[in-house]
Amino acid sequence: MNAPFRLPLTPDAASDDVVIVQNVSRHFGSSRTGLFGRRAAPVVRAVEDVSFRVPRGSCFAIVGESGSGKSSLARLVVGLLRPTSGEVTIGSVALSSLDDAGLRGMRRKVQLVLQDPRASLDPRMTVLDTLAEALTVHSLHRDRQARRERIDAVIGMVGLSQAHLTRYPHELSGGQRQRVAIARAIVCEPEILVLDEPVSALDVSVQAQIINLLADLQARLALTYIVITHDLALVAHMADAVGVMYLGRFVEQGDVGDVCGAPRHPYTQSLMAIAAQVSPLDRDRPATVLEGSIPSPLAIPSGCSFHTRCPRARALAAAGVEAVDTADGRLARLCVEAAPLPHPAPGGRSTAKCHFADQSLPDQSS
Ligand SMILES: Nc1ncnc2c1ncn2[C@@H]1O[C@H](COP(=O)(O)OP(=O)(O)OP(=O)(O)O)[C@@H](O)[C@H]1O
Repeated sequence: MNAPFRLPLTPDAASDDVVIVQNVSRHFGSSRTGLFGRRAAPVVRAVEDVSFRVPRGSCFAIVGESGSGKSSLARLVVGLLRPTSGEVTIGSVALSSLDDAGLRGMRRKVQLVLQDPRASLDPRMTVLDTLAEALTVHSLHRDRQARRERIDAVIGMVGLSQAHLTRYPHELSGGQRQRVAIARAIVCEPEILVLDEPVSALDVSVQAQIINLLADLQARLALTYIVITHDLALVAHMADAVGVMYLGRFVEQGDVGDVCGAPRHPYTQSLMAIAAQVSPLDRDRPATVLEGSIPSPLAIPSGCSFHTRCPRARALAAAGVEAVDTADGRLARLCVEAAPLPHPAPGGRSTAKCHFADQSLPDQSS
């Protein structure tokens, strides 16, 4: 019998980054030519040229609206999806170097927790069976007593009691089910948790409890987190760094204090304005600045993909800037030009892809 897979989770000597995502793209559908020379299917560019690094023990958040590609990126990080191009490295292991068995072994160290535990837990399995199955899949604690001891320890860590072990998912509250999903992830002693909308399916009153539990577990077990969310308030609360995703790309990324405190990209600024409006204390704020819905990834606008909804682009157009031919002819074209987003240096300032980030808008009063 083969020895269980061991992931050399030793980061390279130069850095303490345990997750490195380099220029990763993931396209769905096919650009192959089918019968009669027709394109077989349109290509969905779900993730496009995304790069980020997550230092050990920190929390990196990926934020964006529905359809921006967050879940696809989460699945790429845990190896459930293979990139169309680019590379994901966990510790010192490039996922492209692993076969399917290798990826399964790696997933012991990198666990995915999904948004809706009702969907992710098997309704026919008790909590005990669910946790025991996770250990069986990864060939851990084969001895019956050791297995039970591990399960008892973990169920306590997530704030449940032994009495919960004999229950089925439908006999638990939403918050308790999410605690079980978290227990199933940590029972295998992972080093990295990828949390895909970990609280968005829960009542507001329960959300804070789960967020506190996650913070407690992160400190206690020295875990590294990647949190996928559409909620900037959650980002500000949990994350050390953040990537803001729009139509498959990061439009801004950096330290969470920089990005949330002084967002530079108009999309991030719009998300922040919406987050502030959600607060009942801020009802008097001006109406939302983000209009319309996210375009289809089958028809991504050219240039800056956000320009069709961008309040800055609208303000510039209203001020007639589109018609202005500046000395170098650049101003009029900025919104429809794409430029690569540089990765922020460790501890560096936020980077944003908008050319107007630091530019004041033209004075419309004159
Ligand atoms: N297997 C697939 N085949 C084809 N298209 C897909 C597939 N998975 C995702 N997509 C498309 O990729 C785009 C990004 O989807 P994804 O689920 O990653 O976004 P998201 O930001 O997580 O959205 P949500 O919050 O609604 O889950 C969407 O347009 C989606 O329809």
